[in-house]
Amino acid sequence: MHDLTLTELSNALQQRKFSSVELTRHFLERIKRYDGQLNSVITLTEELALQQAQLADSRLQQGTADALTGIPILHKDIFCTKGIKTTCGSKMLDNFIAPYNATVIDKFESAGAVMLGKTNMDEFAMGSSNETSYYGAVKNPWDIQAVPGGSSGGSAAALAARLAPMATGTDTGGSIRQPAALCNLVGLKPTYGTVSRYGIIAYASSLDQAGPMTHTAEDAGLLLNAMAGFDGKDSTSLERPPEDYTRHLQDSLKGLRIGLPQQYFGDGLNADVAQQLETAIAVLKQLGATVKTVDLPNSHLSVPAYYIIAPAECSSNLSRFDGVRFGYRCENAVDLMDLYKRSRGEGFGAEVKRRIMIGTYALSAGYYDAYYLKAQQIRRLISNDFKQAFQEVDVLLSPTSPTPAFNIGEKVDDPVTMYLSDIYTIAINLAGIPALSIPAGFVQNRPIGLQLIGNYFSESRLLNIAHQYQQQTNWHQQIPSAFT
Ligand SMILES: NC(=O)C[C@H](N)C(=O)O
Repeated sequence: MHDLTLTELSNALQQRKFSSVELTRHFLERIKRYDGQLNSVITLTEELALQQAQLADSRLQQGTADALTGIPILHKDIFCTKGIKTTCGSKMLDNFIAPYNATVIDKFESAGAVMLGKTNMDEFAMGSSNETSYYGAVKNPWDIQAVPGGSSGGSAAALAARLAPMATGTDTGGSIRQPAALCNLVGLKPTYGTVSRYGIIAYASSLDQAGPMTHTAEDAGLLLNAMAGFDGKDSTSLERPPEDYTRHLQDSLKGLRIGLPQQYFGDGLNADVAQQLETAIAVLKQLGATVKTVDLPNSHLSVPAYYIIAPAECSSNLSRFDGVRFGYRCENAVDLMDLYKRSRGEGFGAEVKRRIMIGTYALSAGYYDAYYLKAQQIRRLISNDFKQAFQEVDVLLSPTSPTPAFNIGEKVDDPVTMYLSDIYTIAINLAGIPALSIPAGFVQNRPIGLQLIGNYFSESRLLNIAHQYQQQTNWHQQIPSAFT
């Protein structure tokens, strides 16, 4: 059951080949059997899952089932889940039971999906390796010496090991796409504002966006159908008519104009990754696409601009964790200042503290113009680069990450090197445009990803290209040998 696509699972459920309860038990058992090695799940919601599966089975019997009804899902532990621990990978929220559901959680519930549990992640989504979690590092099922990527590393590892057939992630600077690339998955970051941020613990609000993590582009389209849509409870949610993101999957790629940003293929890109991408580009050419080099002249500024804007926004967002209202509170505080200082000092991990300090500094009087304002101006230049490129080509193609998964511990003492893991993903968040990563082969037995970047609202076109590519390749069907 665990090697089927969502459409295959849905058909099997409709045809009563197995029930949702049986399917749910199968994945719960896999989690129990394998997650000791991976550490991908923080909270298992077994009882709730079986209740939801029973409900789904009655919907299937009554003929009121949707595409995802009865199919199990794992959610990144950044989504608030009513009555269920929601930690965001932090000691600060280790005791936090969310009093309400994120809109995304509600949407999956009404679609009839079955929640298996909540996945491990970098603390407050800050990281590219899932090593900053209070709950310990997540291991990559392709090689347990390797990181799964981050910050949605738990969702990625669980999905790659077939502990669930679908999962959610969030992406502020690459957190869906980079772990998808490192774990051989499809990961899609939609256009900013497509998926409601209501009930998603905020990191950098002008960049955060939730999206699907799956094995195939078709599956990602089905998930996005369930996740997307206007929500009055999120002021940045876009009011647009609903669309079926799978509607263009079968379209031909004849005449598709692909741009290769020259800055994304230069120094710093692992030579074997570059070579593997050449093979992928050849496949797309065979399907009728034409390829040309394009220029994104401000690319080198994206990491520095991001590491001002994201910490600035996080320093503001994370000021709500004060030991007073919810979350971790230090013991025996002598006065209010002591309560604030020690609750925050003891509740946050090192990477979160680093970013709060950078952000607070960048926003402080006298430095605002030099850092934050400047970074916002650069953000506009980066966005203009994409605008210009999309006048020449339909989509851009690049590596998702400069290297395959690195080893656990390899970069923890060097934050700047760690930040460079997202060098090809960050500019997309700064511009607010959509991008996805798809499996594109292996380098030294570790998976690599290919990133497709589109203009605003081009998700269905990106999924079309990814789907056509997946008809010609079988990278996405590989299962790591220890988890077959
Ligand atoms: N949250 C993300 O999208 C990951 C990025 N590496 C960050 O640490 O900010």
